[in-house]
Amino acid sequence: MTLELDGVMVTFSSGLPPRRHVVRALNNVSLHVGTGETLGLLGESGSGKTTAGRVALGLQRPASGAVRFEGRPFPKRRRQLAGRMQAVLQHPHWSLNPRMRVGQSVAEPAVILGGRADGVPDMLERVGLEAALATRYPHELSGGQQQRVSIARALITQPRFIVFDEAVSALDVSVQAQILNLIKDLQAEFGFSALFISHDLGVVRYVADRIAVMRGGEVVETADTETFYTAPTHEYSKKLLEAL
Ligand SMILES: Nc1ncnc2c1ncn2[C@@H]1O[C@H](COP(=O)(O)OP(=O)(O)OP(=O)(O)O)[C@@H](O)[C@H]1O
Repeated sequence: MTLELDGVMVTFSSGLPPRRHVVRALNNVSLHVGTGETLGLLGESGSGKTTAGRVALGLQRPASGAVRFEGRPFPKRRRQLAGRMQAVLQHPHWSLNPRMRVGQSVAEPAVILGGRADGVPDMLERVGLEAALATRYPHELSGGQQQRVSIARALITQPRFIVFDEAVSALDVSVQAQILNLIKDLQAEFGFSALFISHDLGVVRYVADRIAVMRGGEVVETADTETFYTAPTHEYSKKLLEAL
């Protein structure tokens, strides 16, 4: 088992006095991601998907509940996990420094960990880019190419777990399909486990082995992908699928 959330609660206080109120972003959320598996996390905007992803990465501490990575609670210093977990976000410019050449951006996570940059040309080719692009800047690349660079940057430390948070949502449909295929190929090659967050039912169906559906901070249904799309049990899941 790569990652487990067990009865996780997260609350935020929001707004200014006197309208200050507590938002329960996650309410008793339990999820698991098996080794080499992709769990698709579905739900509408505000349902708590990103918060669940941040908890899974150790970036958000739950108010209560347990989180285990490879069977153990997070170490006190999250740095000890550095490189073993990575994230690919919706907009490549959230992770790529516009003033850094592509090669440097890909190398950076490995270099920070005391590693070397010599794997960069190979990694660029594995994500379907010419190694010569290493000397370019992000703005010289298309959106799809930029997202390939973000994926190379995530993979350079050979993580065991990757959170993809709306990683193809900003791309054209034809480019989406290419990036989804790339993610599947890379997963077969590198064997990482993945949490694939998306509001898009079609996209999740394509990459996920299992599905979890969130609504209002709770997981309302988990099922194998095939079962979910052919015979969902929860009323809310049925409504989502009808809308599709
Ligand atoms: N840092 C924060 N401070 C206050 N409220 C927050 C914070 N982060 C999230 N929330 C609230 O928690 C709830 C869940 O948000 P979250 O971003 O996890 O949902 P989501 O499903 O990822 O939605 P989206 O797809 O729009 O990002 C929302 O009501 C949101 O407003």
